[in-house]
Amino acid sequence: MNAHKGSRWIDPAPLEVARPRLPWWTMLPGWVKLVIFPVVLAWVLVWLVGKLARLCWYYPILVTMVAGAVVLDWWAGHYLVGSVVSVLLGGLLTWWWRSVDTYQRWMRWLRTEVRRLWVYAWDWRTVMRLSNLTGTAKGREYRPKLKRVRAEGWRDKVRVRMIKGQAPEQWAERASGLAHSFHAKSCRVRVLGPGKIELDLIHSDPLTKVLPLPVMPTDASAVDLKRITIGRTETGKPWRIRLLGNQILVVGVQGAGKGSLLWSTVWALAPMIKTGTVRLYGIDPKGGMELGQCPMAFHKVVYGNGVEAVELLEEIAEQVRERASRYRGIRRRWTRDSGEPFTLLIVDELADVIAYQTDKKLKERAQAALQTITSQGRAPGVGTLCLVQDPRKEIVPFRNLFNTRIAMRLDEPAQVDMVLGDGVRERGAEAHEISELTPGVAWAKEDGKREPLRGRAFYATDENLTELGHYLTGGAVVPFEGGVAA
Ligand SMILES: Nc1ncnc2c1ncn2[C@@H]1O[C@H](COP(=O)(O)OP(=O)(O)OP(=O)(O)O)[C@@H](O)[C@H]1O
Repeated sequence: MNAHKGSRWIDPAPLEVARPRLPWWTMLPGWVKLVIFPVVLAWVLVWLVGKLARLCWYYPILVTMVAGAVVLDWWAGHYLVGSVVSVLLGGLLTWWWRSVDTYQRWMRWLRTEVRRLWVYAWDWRTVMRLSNLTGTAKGREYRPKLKRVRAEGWRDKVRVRMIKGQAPEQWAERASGLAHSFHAKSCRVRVLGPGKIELDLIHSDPLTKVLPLPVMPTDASAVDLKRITIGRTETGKPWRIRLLGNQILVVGVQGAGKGSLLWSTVWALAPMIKTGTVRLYGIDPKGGMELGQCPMAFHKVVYGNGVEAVELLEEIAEQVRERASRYRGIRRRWTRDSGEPFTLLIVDELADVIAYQTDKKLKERAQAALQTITSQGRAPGVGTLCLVQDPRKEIVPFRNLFNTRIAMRLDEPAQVDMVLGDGVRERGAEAHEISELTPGVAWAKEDGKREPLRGRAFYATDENLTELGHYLTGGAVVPFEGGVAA
């Protein structure tokens, strides 16, 4: 501006330096700082104690080991600590090498802590950000909190507190990405309560081994129709289904193992069948290929989908109506002391009876009868176990009348949704991913229960069915009225 004429110099541009921005509290007068200092110090101490308590809560074994090593180091020097650690590691390695099972059982807690630290806590922030599971509000980042982890060998159960405004469905959508990020084969999302979910990060399938049938029960009074054991769940517990007041639909492609589920049920009921407390009715449109293996278990069985099959369905539907009218005002539902047997209808290939039947009239009669049984059979003590390969609406138009639906191996995800209902597959019930090498494995969903269950039915061999036949005919309490070929 005031450059002299002819001068070689020009005015420099005004120096633009960003003014350093100091934290607001530095501007406070000295006496205020002095007053709040102890408060801040106390707060920092409480925070540190909180962090330490959290550390001890999630890693009690690791914290004890590190503390022990530090004390030992201070007391006896580095060499002794080094030797103790080496001996411990060597011992653990040998134990693992000699007996993986006992090692895994006993070292579960240590494994849990190590996995929580190295696999989950280590990468948690990055994975949450990259999976878009964090949120920002008023410039602050909100992140889901990693809570308790439990390593069970085949899966890690990881509890999470979601951020506000988040839904479990958002996690279910990202399940595959989470599985890859945490080096797992698959990931399922389970809701524990408001804002709390649990991720199941699966590493291997615990249901690969064939499960032989247990020793046949012989005490009829010990059989509980509300809890019939038909196999094992993936957590190692008995897989139980409810027959009393329930209608069950089992869907699976050819070779999915529907037969093993059927015979596991009959096996568990054997003592009640023998004493006549349970009466089985069967329809096997495949000419007796399935139910014909042990016909003596059935009070009545029809091999075909013709008029005899329809008449049998109508007979049971009539039984439902007759019992219902008799119970009216006397009893609310069937119990053991009601003086008549619990009726279980088993239909091996349901589609043949209610869909592929070429005679339109027969088809309609079969559908009507089955609808009566499934919709009204609950209270009068009439249950159904229907098996089918194709779950489409055209085949089973009244799927919703079955309270328990079991999806064995299926071809497509859409079929899983048809069987188990919307949203169940997203929660992990991927029946279309069941391996061909594990027949008998299934996902089951009961009405009223949010979480589906994965289990494997016992495998019934020919010898088992022969034994079942001998047992049932041995006392000859239940007369077999024969297979009626349609
Ligand atoms: N629970 C099981 N454990 C081990 N193997 C099984 C089990 N269930 C079935 N299998 C094997 O899988 C094969 C097919 O089983 P199964 O005949 O029961 O299937 P399915 O679903 O009834 O087929 P389809 O619809 O053709 O009758 C059997 O021959 C058997 O060897």
